[in-house]
Amino acid sequence: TLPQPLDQYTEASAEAELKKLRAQVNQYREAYYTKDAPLVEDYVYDAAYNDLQTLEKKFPQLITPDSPTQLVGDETLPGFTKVRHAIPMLSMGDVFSVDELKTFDDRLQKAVGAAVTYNAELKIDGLALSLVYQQGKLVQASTRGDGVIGEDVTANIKTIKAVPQTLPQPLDVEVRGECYMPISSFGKLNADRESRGEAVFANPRNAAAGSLRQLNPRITKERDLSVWLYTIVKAQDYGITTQADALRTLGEWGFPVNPNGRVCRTLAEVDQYIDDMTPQRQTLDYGIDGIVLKVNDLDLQDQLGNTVKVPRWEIAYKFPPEMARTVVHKITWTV
Ligand SMILES: CC(C)(C)c1nc(N2CCN(c3ncccn3)CC2)c2cc(C(N)=O)c(N)nc2n1
Repeated sequence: TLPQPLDQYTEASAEAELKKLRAQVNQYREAYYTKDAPLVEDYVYDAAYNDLQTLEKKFPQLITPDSPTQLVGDETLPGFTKVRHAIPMLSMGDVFSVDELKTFDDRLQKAVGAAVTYNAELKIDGLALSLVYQQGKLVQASTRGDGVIGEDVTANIKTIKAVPQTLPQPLDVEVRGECYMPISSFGKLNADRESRGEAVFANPRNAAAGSLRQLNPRITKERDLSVWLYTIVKAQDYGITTQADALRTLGEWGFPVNPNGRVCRTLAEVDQYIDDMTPQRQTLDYGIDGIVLKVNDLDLQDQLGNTVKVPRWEIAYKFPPEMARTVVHKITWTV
């Protein structure tokens, strides 16, 4: 948030503030996109970016071409082959309270004219991945990128033991999931980097991104990455009718599937799921930053369709940022 109310800015003081904000946001972007080691948590970046946009909107004459608000889309790193996703990898709407989930559920119930059954899943704090198999062989792995264009990380993904190179049947199928680094491996990696005087990763998500988006697969191989799969693209073509079926089938095909999925027939059951899963953050060996609610019936998902970027049939509930843990990490590493 801006240091003073918007209407107190003069052109001069706005100019000075914009200069500071442009430099700050560009510095965050540089670290995020090139070194895969963001300097700050996403919500700090988002706040600075929003301040910049707010001030530029009030003083458009002060917008400069080097302002990060003038860039379009997410750059993908040079050096990686680009991959266009046949079906875009959508992003997710977020809510931050159970009340907002209630609103989402009410709206869906009205649209459907009946109660909606959900499949609730943990929201793994990793990076989204697409795996394409032809005749049961892994032929391409790519990152989500901006949802349409991602990076080809096939060579790197082939170094991950958890990813099946061959399926039990000669299927042509695309599956999607999340690549993550176990928290225990993240701790070891950072301790190792620190002992070699290298920069440490801020959190397991950045460590996974930095390890996967390595041009040298031998480096990826040394990092303990893993995956959880949660989507079969065009699942109905394989006789699958619900999200719960899709997760079961992914398991039968040999993919790691997170064991905490739960079908919830009512919002009360979703509430219970959130209560059951929230304490798990302290014990699970992988980062979770919320839960994902999906309409379980796949035909109903298709009927509800998607808005331009976000499906109408799913929503992510984000846990409040766990400042305590982050602070503990910082103290640990600094000491
Ligand atoms: C198939 C849909 C679209 C419903 C979907 N999309 C997901 N994501 C989209 C947004 N993503 C994203 N990533 C970066 C920038 C913007 N959006 C990251 C993945 C899901 C992520 C998880 C998870 N993390 O555990 C999950 N259990 N289910 C998901 N399901």
